[in-house]
Amino acid sequence: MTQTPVAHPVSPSTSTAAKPVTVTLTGAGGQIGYALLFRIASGQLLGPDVPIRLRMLEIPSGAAAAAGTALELQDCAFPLLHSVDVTTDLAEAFDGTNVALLVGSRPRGPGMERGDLLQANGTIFGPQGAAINEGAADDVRVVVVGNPANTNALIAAAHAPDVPSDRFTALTRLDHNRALGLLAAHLELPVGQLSGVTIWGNHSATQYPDVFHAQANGTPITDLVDEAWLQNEFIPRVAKRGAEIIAVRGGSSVASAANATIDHMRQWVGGTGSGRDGSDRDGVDWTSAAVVSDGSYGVPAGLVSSFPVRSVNGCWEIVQGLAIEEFSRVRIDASVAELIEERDAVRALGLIRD
Ligand SMILES: NC(=O)C1=CN([C@@H]2O[C@H](COP(=O)(O)OP(=O)(O)OC[C@H]3O[C@@H](n4cnc5c(N)ncnc54)[C@H](O)[C@@H]3O)[C@@H](O)[C@H]2O)C=CC1
Ligand SMILES: O=C([O-])CC(=O)C(=O)O
Repeated sequence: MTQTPVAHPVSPSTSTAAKPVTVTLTGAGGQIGYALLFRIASGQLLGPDVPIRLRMLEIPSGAAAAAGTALELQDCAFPLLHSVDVTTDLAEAFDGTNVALLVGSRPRGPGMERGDLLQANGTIFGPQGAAINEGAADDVRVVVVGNPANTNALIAAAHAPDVPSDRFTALTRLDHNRALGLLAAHLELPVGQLSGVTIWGNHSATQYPDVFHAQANGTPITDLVDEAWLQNEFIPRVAKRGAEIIAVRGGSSVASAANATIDHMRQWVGGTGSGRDGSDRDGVDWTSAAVVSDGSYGVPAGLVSSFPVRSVNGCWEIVQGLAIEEFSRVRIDASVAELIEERDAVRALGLIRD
């Protein structure tokens, strides 16, 4: 792999003396990368007092786009942006990384399922996991966005034996936000009045958006919607929203994916009380993230599956004790069965060992 370091010391003296946090973004020359970078550099990821050292990893064909974006970042004169490096070298990209956003990979097109990307994208995440294992900071936190995100996170974690597995996650926050948005529109209520929604399982069409513990201003959602709407409209629409966006927009979700990535990492670092709207809605609620299962809710340990989670002291904790009725059980099990199939497929491809 060729190395193309492009260092841009953007702001020689930042507005604060705090130590910079190193954020590595893969796929930095791509669409989601472009939607993420300016938000990261402006402080929306880690807050208004945290200087950022940005590392942008690309493959050679994407390096020029990333380098151009680095010039634009310089032109924004963000006070928090300590430095920007564009590289195609894995070791350089992950050296000292505190926050790793693994976006770089091929998106699906019309007619494809995310699982169709397993072979094409799976090979990316083993070497990246190994580079994180080798060089990242002790407090590294990783979110995989590139699809199929759950199984790519499994592959990355499997190549990082010295990094605690709970530092590897995959993004299902976009599905969570979609569920909130669609529910709010159906109930004609502001999103801020909803709580207790969960995405279970895989970031795929088998995912299960669960509203059986959800409330609108304290009223159970199940009192406000009928089962036919849930079964025939809400659940499939959330689960297939990615395909809907591809069909309508002509390409996969970009800004909403970047937004969800920011939500996921900001709350992982800062706690689920740090709601986007400044309220503590998320502190009395939970969100969804795909984390390495500890066996909770019958999901086999080791799979990277979406759960209801809260971030407490910088760690995702799976919300325990929720009653799971038969309607939910069969749907969770179906999505988990797909995760098992994907795990077995990447084992067969030699991307992880038994
Ligand atoms: N988990 C989620 O909720 C979502 C996931 N996605 C996924 O995010 C991924 C990226 O999507 P876009 O930014 O729209 O795609 P894009 O094609 O615009 O950008 C991808 C970038 O990744 C780069 N890349 C490819 N292999 C790489 C590697 N080994 N190392 C570093 N960079 C590499 C490419 O050169 C390209 O610049 C896709 O897999 C897509 O399916 C998209 C939306 C939501
Ligand atoms: O659907 C896709 O391929 C992109 C994606 O993951 C999403 O929008 O949820």
